Amino acid sequence: MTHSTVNDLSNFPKTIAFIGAGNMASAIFGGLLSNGLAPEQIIATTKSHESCERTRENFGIRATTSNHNACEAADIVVLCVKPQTLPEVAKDIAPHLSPDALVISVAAGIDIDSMTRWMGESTPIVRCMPNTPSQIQQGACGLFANDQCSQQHKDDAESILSSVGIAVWLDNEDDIHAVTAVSASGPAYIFLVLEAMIEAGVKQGLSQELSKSLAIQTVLGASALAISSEYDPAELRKRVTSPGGTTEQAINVFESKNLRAIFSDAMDACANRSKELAKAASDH
Ligand SMILES: NC(=O)C1=CN([C@@H]2O[C@H](COP(=O)(O)OP(=O)(O)OC[C@H]3O[C@@H](n4cnc5c(N)ncnc54)[C@H](O)[C@@H]3O)[C@@H](O)[C@H]2O)C=CC1
Ligand SMILES: O=C(O)[C@@H]1CCC=N1
Repeated sequence: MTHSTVNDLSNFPKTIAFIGAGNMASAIFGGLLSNGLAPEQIIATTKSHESCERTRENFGIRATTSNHNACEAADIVVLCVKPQTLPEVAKDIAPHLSPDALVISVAAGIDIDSMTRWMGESTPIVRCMPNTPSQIQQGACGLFANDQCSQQHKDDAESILSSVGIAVWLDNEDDIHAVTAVSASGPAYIFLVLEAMIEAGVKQGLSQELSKSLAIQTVLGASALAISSEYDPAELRKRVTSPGGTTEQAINVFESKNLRAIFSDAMDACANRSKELAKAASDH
């Protein structure tokens, strides 16, 4: 397993088309722009002229409703539509990909076998699983390349994804299901924890505003400490938890209500859904 982070894209010499300009696409191209990629090197496709206009206004990038034109102009095509829409979109764009174009897919569940069936056996494809903190260069992404990818294709995919966070190459494509459960869907779990902490703080008597800023800063601070510390999270937790003190009481409640089992069940359900999406795609 290797992972890397690269920051400066001001000399990245390729044009990138994003097919679909929703939450995940805009998180990635927002991050790329912040890292110096020129707006004219990004083309996003949307379904309506209104959303094209909005995308141009919000990001300054090129936008079109034509997936064909975007693919024809691009060295790299990033597929950012919903998994259920991907079969149709992939088959439709296949004849319009530039020779040697790299296709990167962010779609949950959809495996490389299905994508090569839709776009052709010789298509270089990197399947990846990013997350929305990419928007502020704090993403975490797993990557897997098919055998048609050259070293240059892999380097390009890594340049893009590592410019918006950490990018980790996976040895097995199937590990993407677990990556989805940990880091792609993970931000939603933390937002749920934040919602719960804020609500509980308000119940204790704090204003919504104060509870919110304390809770958010606490998650940020705990993450930053965990990432910079020589100690693992269990040890850091112990260092907050004084014997006979206050934290211990809270941790006892979490453990007795089986928080670990809840996370395990939730993440199993997430990974299982990713596998189901793969199965559904194999029918197309
Ligand atoms: N949102 C997230 O946190 C993550 C999402 N993903 C994957 O990213 C992909 C996109 O998800 P989101 O951005 O959340 O969804 P979204 O619904 O925000 O974006 C999808 C966009 O595709 C557009 N679209 C639909 N059909 C199209 C077509 N034929 N041509 C061009 N555009 C079309 C839609 O109008 C929409 O704007 C999914 O496959 C998902 O599995 C992966 C990791 C994390
Ligand atoms: O919920 C989803 O299906 C997408 C994929 C991972 C995060 N969001």
